[in-house]
Amino acid sequence: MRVLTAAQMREADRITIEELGIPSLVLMENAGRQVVAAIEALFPNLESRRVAVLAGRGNNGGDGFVIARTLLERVVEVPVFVIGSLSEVRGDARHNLEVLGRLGASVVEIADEQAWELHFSEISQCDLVVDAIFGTGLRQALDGMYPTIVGDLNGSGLPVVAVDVPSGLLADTHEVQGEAIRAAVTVTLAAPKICHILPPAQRVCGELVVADIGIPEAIIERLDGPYVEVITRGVMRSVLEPRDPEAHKGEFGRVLIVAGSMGKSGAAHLAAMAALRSGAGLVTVATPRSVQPILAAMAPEYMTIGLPEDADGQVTPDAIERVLDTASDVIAMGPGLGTGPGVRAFVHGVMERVGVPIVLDADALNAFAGEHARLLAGRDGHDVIITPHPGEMARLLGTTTEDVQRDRVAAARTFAEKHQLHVVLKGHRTLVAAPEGTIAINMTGNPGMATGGTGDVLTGVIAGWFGQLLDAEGASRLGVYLHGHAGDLAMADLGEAALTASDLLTYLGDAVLELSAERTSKGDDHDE
Ligand SMILES: NC(=O)C1=CN([C@@H]2O[C@H](COP(=O)(O)OP(=O)(O)OC[C@H]3O[C@@H](n4cnc5c(N)ncnc54)[C@H](O)[C@@H]3O)[C@@H](O)[C@H]2O)[C@@H](O)CC1
Ligand SMILES: [K+]
Repeated sequence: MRVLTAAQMREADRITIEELGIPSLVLMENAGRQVVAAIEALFPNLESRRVAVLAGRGNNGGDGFVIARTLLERVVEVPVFVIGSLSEVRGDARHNLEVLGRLGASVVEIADEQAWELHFSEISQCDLVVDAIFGTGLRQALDGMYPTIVGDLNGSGLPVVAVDVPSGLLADTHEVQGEAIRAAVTVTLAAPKICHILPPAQRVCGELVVADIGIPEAIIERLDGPYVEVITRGVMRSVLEPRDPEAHKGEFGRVLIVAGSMGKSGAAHLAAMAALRSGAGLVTVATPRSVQPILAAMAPEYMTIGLPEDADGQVTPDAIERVLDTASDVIAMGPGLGTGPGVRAFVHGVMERVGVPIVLDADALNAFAGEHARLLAGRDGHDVIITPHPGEMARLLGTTTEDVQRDRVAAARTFAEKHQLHVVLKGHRTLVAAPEGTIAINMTGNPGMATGGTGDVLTGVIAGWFGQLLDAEGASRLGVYLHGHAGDLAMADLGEAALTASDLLTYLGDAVLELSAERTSKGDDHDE
């Protein structure tokens, strides 16, 4: 499901209106009626309720006037307030304001703070408030009387249904600058925007409903510019289905895991088992010689290779040849490798000559921190996927974790485009950035997964699918989706605190079965 910017939304509106010929009034009518449909679904026995509609002076307000008219048809008391001066209402909004007038509806103008204070008590007697003050047209943080209005509404305890965007949020950013409506429900039009998907803004949107107002999906899919999309179950099902049964699954399933060091054998084990549980045909773990017998004892399913090591039990550059000579379709390198100087030289050496697609994680990424980052580049035919957590991303970018977290989309997209590789930026709502700048946002997973080893599992899951699909973007998105989904299934049984990385291995199968199952009941809201 595409996530649009305000500009892309306006462009989709424009194409629909000017090229396709659906009048903007029809879009506004659809918008208003879809919001009412959502209200009726979420707030029963509407007929006995009083619903206050607060309308701004732009088209968001226009939606509000349509909503008021539609609610009036359901014999609901609907006091309408224009927030701003009536004279400034223009165009489609003006048209719908005049229609309301002809129906005899009372519209009260609230042009300043005094008027607000005067009418707020009447509004607070209502059961529900429709926020149609600002939508995607908001250009900067609220000022003037608006912060007071938003603050009073947020403090009133009244449920608010936000039209398109909770007023005060800027559609294109996940940040909350100044006061913003805390909505019980946000009914956004045609497609979600960044503010609905990424925290902290996402947290004030309440339940998100994406309303179809008549803008064809094809128009949205065709908008230019690197796009952002939500990883949905529907899209993941298509990735999972064998496009051509003979062409993959098993033929390319040889995964080489280069991981582990003295005291960190578990990371290698978790990555290897995750690859096996993701359908990899053959998994080999290449690990320092003194760690090899320990790993060999941990599981019969994968093979092991002992690598030249230093006194600390970490790989050295002498191990490069051994890794490059081992047949594999995909390599996953990094979990538990350690951070000694020999490790960095080893990682650089492998990267310079590797001939197969590679997933880099953890210590393999730390080897490229700062000035070494320029060595990290994808080459045609040898896709590179990196799976940094915010701290590792910061080291690769030569910046701070706070900077990365302040604008995760920019951090992931910048590095992916500059180094022509795939970035899986982990964290709440993990992002998957492709070299051409597209961003996919994952909605599965939970805080219980912030526990040791879950990153090693993700590396193995991505490598396991990568070896079968040989499509870096598909494997990254599917891996992140299934990893989080397994975590959600595990949490449902075990709770957040008890959840361990090994539990993810146990639930990966269920996650795949659930994904490939035909859904009978309505799925989660990111279903399609
Ligand atoms: N264009 C279309 O065909 C459709 C638009 N729709 C609605 O139109 C909305 C966008 O409408 P508009 O672009 O008119 O803008 P809004 O209605 O979101 O904002 C109203 C006006 O507030 C002013 N404004 C911006 N920032 C401000 C600030 N910080 N303080 C005070 N005033 C500020 C701007 O002049 C803006 O025009 C969407 O969110 C959606 O609700 C829907 O009806 C669907 C169809
Ligand atoms: K709004």
